[in-house]
Amino acid sequence: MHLSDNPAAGTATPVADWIQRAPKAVLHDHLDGGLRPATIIELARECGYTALPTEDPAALAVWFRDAADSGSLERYLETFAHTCAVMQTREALFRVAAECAEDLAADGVVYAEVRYAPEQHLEGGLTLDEVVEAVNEGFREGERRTRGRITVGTLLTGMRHTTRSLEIAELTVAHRERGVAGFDIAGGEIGNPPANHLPAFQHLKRHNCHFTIHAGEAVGAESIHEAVQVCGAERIGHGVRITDDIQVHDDGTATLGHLAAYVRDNGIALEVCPTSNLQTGAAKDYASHPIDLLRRLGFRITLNTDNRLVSGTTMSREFQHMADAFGYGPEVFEQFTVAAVESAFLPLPERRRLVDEVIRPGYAAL
Ligand SMILES: O=c1[nH]cnc2c1ncn2[C@@H]1O[C@H](CO)[C@@H](O)[C@H]1O
Ligand SMILES: [Zn+2]
Repeated sequence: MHLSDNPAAGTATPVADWIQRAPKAVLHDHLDGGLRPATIIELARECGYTALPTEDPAALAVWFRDAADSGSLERYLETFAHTCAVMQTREALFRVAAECAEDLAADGVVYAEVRYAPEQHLEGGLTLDEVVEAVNEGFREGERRTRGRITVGTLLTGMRHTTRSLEIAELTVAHRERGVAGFDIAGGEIGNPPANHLPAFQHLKRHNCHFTIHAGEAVGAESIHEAVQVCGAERIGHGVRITDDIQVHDDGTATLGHLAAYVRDNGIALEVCPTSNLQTGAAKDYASHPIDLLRRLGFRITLNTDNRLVSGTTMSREFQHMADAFGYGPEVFEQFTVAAVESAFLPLPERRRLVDEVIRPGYAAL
């Protein structure tokens, strides 16, 4: 399926005014999957990167979405070679982070956790610490430019096919008071189970640090089981294949297996990213996306972008796709947004303040 052939997808999506205005929180957004196309082109010129498929910003945006629209997570991830290639200096990382905060704020996002893999930004000679500092300074600049309309924390991602996750977990602990909210594991799921990174998770637990794990995207329930029960993930990136452990009956009722029941009953948040799931083959189309079944069964659902450039999306567009597919109105999006803030890797008083002073009044005013 090509999303770009579908007028309801990608950059052409018309977004309702109330959706645009609604306050939003995003927990799953990759820094290196959300660059402005024009910025990639400018940065490529500055650093002498000549492998971009086009130098026209609009065409580049379409290229990313189409190239990622393959039905395979591995092919989806190949497109990140172009974005990471131009994110190798302090200035580039600062700029991309500042623009990320501006773009999210312009979309009505009031709280964001943005993730990236520091180990993928060392080719220009930066150290891991310098990468984290440059990104954090960029986000502080973006918050200033948007006059505090958005608060951004970062998640440091370990790549599941490499062996640096313990180092990245240590980096997370070292920078936790300075802009880093937690840790994540990402990359190709098949053949790279989360338990390969147990030393990283043990380090984080020893230091009472938050983490989430991408699981149940390309691999089924066993990956989610390992992420939750063996590794101790507090949230799950995607997690949509939890449906493997749910039996839906003809009369619409459902029976949950022990894993699905555990995830639901413990309020483990699923960071659901519908458009990305369509591209990687984790779901067939919006109308049959498991988000609605999971919501009705009482799972803690959050709605996310995954990669705004690569998936040709924004938070508003994800809201719109769900409104179109399932008829969701403001009350459902308020529920998703409150769930996201309540699952944020933030101190409880800050979560409460965001819910009571920003999210609830924002929805009440729609
Ligand atoms: O949905 C996803 N599943 C797994 N890995 C992902 C996804 N989106 C992005 N990345 C990977 O995470 C890295 C750090 O941001 C990206 O470079 C990409 O390889
Ligand atoms: Zn992701």
